[in-house]
Amino acid sequence: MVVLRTEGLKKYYGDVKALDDVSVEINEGELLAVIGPSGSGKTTLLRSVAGFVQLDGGKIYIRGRDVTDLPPERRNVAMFFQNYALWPHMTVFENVAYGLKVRKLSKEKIREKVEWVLNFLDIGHLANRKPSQLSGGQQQRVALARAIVVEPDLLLLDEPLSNLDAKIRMRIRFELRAMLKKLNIATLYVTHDQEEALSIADRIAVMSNGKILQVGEPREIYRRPANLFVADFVGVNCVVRARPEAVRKLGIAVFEGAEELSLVIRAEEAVLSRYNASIEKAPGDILLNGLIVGKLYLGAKTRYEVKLQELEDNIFINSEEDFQLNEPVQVLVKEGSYFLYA
Ligand SMILES: Nc1ncnc2c1ncn2[C@@H]1O[C@H](COP(=O)(O)OP(=O)(O)OP(=O)(O)O)[C@@H](O)[C@H]1O
Repeated sequence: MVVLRTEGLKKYYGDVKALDDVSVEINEGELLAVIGPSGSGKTTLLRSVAGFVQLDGGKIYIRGRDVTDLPPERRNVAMFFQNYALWPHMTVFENVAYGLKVRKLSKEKIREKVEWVLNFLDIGHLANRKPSQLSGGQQQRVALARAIVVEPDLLLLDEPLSNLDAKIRMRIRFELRAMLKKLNIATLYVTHDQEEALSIADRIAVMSNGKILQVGEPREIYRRPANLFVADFVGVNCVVRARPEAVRKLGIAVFEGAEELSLVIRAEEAVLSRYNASIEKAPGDILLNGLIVGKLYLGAKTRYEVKLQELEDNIFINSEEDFQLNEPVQVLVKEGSYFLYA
């Protein structure tokens, strides 16, 4: 069952096309992450679905119902913001109950629903605390409880983990995914963090300049990027300009007619070794020769800048091994870890 379908959404701010013909679908229980650089239109898409944006074109359907012209409160979607905006003077219970009170449910019904959702999210014991007495992760759960207690058709999350520190962010990523899966709720998840999207989403939509450039499962987005932008945006990469003759010499087939090509190398997967090391190169792999021209100590690894013999730009690769400046090296890039675009 398709929960959300947008058809050709358009939103212009003067010359800026914040949404340029955006069509996406989210199925029952599915988590779709929208990623893209700052200003690509992610928040505008989310706010449009919520009903806060006056569109210049397109349609929005929720469970088959055309909601394009309906106000936010009649769409049955719940939104969960960057800063959870819990009411500081209310207890956890009151924060979560608020949306049900507005809907004029009976006292008993409200108690029943709030207790269920708090227990479901393992925060029943915090019901009488104020937000200031909670950790960041607990506050996040309360905000999530508040969003889902009204049983929305669709959950909209805008950078929900952005104000947590890196360590707990990683742990909460897993928890959040587990909770959303348990709830089996269709979710639109906006983040600028591609690694977060890869780890949390069922499918990812990559946006740039108001357009969706590719939609696919995380593995597909990472392994079969549809174009140069997606290849470069996802993962840790080096983009190297190269003339077709140079690329042919590496053993890669090149389409006719191209003058200059861009080779995207997944730097996180490339392997650096000494120039005389014997390397097993499978068909489809590329082996580059280079010289270490820069070195940055990062603790467990060192980041090396390598000037390549075969290609025009330098590349940056991390390695656990110790190489010296001006040392000749080889770089092995496995098939599937590089992409070529005209
Ligand atoms: N109210 C507005 N008035 C004018 N321009 C706007 C408005 N809201 C958004 N824009 C523009 O629309 C484009 C898309 O903005 P949007 O906030 O959707 O991007 P984003 O991908 O969510 O970015 P970020 O990751 O920085 O939040 C940007 O160029 C932005 O400057």
